[in-house]
Amino acid sequence: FYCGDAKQSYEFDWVDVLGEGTTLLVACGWLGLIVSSRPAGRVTEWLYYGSLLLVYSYFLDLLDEFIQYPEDVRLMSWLESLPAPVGMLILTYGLIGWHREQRAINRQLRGRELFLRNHELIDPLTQLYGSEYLLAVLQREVELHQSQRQPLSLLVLDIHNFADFNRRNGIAAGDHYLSQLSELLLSQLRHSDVVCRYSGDCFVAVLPDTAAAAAQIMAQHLQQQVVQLTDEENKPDLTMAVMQVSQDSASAALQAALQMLAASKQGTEFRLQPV
Ligand SMILES: Nc1nc2c(ncn2[C@@H]2O[C@H](COP(=O)(O)OP(=O)(O)OP(=O)(O)O)[C@@H](O)[C@H]2O)c(=O)[nH]1
Repeated sequence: FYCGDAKQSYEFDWVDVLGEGTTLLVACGWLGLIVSSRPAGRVTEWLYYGSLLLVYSYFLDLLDEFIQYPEDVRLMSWLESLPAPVGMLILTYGLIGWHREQRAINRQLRGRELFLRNHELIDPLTQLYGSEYLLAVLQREVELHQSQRQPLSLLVLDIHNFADFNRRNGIAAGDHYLSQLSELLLSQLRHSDVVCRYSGDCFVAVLPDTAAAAAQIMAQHLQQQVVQLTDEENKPDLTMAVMQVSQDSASAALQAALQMLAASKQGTEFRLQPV
């Protein structure tokens, strides 16, 4: 602004303004995505400073569409052209770091996945994984959630007086209800969620990238679906509890969620109305 003079509007090249303005906006978008999605660390810093230099360079590029600089001010053309290649180099270095980071995470996930697949952990009635798998998956998610700073929630669901339901309607009806409920959970939750049958009439869903408020909405949605599940006169009541994980181990998180469920049953904590 100090070195140059404002151009007259007839001197504006609107095609250049559009092209350079779009480039600037996209570079700002990259910067925003990096800041909002990456955990703090060296790789993030390389990505951040690389993009920042690009934003700076594209901003100056756009500015000279509106301001005329004197031909003899070399500094302006350096300031305009140098940061872009330097930013690209820094960004590339950051991307290589990101690539290495992702490969290390993938290797770790593949190893765990193999371990999990090698164990026969599926419950034959509901076709859901059981408590052993739940703990292994939850531990993996807790570690990921800590390293990537993404929210992680648990949804716990328990059938009230299921023993009574079995007594009134028979074990076969109880089995049928359990498998219907499992199907409903599988169909209503997202692909990234993992639903497990924790014990006889207690189910736990691990909800990655989900904060407590979103998990609560999912629970309420499930609650509405569950109502239509059985034609039996005496439908079983369900209690659900949701919790955003802040613990650093799977067993501590699960224990806290089960305590919350117990409190929900007694009506002393957050409770979704039983169906
Ligand atoms: N039909 C059927 N019933 C099961 C199965 N697994 C567990 N149950 C029954 O689920 C009931 C669980 O009993 P509890 O843990 O006391 O639970 P509850 O009767 O729902 O009592 P609260 O949870 O305290 O309300 C028992 O009666 C078990 O027989 C199953 O695979 N099929």
